[in-house]
Amino acid sequence: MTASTCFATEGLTKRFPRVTALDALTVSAGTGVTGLVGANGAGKSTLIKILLGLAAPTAGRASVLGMDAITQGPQIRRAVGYMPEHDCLPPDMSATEFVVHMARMSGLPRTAARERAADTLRHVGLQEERYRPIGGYSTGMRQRVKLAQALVHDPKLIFLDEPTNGLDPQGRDEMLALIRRIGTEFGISVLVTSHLLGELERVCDHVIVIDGGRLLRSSAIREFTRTTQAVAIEVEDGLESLAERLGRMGEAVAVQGRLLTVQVPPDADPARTFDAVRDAVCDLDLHLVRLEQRRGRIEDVFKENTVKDPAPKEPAV
Ligand SMILES: Nc1ncnc2c1ncn2[C@@H]1O[C@H](COP(=O)(O)OP(=O)(O)OP(=O)(O)O)[C@@H](O)[C@H]1O
Repeated sequence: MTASTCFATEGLTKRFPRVTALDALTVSAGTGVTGLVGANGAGKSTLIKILLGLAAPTAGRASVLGMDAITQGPQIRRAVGYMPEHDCLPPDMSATEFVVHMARMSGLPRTAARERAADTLRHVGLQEERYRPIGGYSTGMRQRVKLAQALVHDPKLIFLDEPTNGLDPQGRDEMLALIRRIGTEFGISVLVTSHLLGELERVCDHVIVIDGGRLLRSSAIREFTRTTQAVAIEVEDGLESLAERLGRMGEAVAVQGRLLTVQVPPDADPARTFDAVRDAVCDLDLHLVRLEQRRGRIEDVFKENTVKDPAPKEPAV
């Protein structure tokens, strides 16, 4: 582990009676904004709870900012902010009262707590409504209050569990922009989870993908897009014969409706793939409608994995 490591796990396992939520997970993340991506039930919230010292692992180790998650939970929670996934706000309190209370709970004196709460609520974009009871807030406003209470004690690192949940597209964009600002302008490292894969590539420096409690991939965002480059092709007729020809030439092809995609191998020059496609289209005398380079998206990691999975078994009758 280096000085810039925000958290690290080694063989981290969490078994519940009926399910293994984390399965020998070994992963680490540095400073900046890290995305933790996985479908519902992948183990994201369980990982966060273990990192905060709120749940004990069945096996393995975890550390946060150099502190041991099993024995130093209280110290970790002092240095780390946590925005939980589910609604946990008192409906009868105003945002100001609640965030001041959370600041006081973290040890700030009364005046400092008031000032910090006012600053934090302004940063997350809550204006006059902060004096009204939370019970009347929209989902977007409630998410902002949850974010403010995670930030109010001036943490070095924050864990945001599904912060865009329940938001409309505009609310989601605003929340993502806010997360990016927290990571850049405020200099606070962020671990943010989402099951909506596409949205994280806009704000993260690094992405960790887990599935069924296991690590699928962990890499810098530029690595994700670089290694999943593809060339998309549309022809008037003859898509199948083009796919077959390119396949025989050793290209990794996939047909999606009227579109044919050819994966550019990692570290290869896309120009070589373009040439191969051009030659095949000429040889087959096809009419080319579209030929374009596509940068891969995080979703592709899941698609790749799905392809490798065996077909589901027929249920027993
Ligand atoms: N306290 C618990 N008791 C039993 N099973 C649990 C408990 N907490 C989580 N699980 C199970 O562990 C698995 C991982 O859950 P977890 O909440 O970590 O997933 P997640 O990736 O955060 O998904 P979601 O966003 O849907 O919560 C799921 O199958 C879940 O049902």
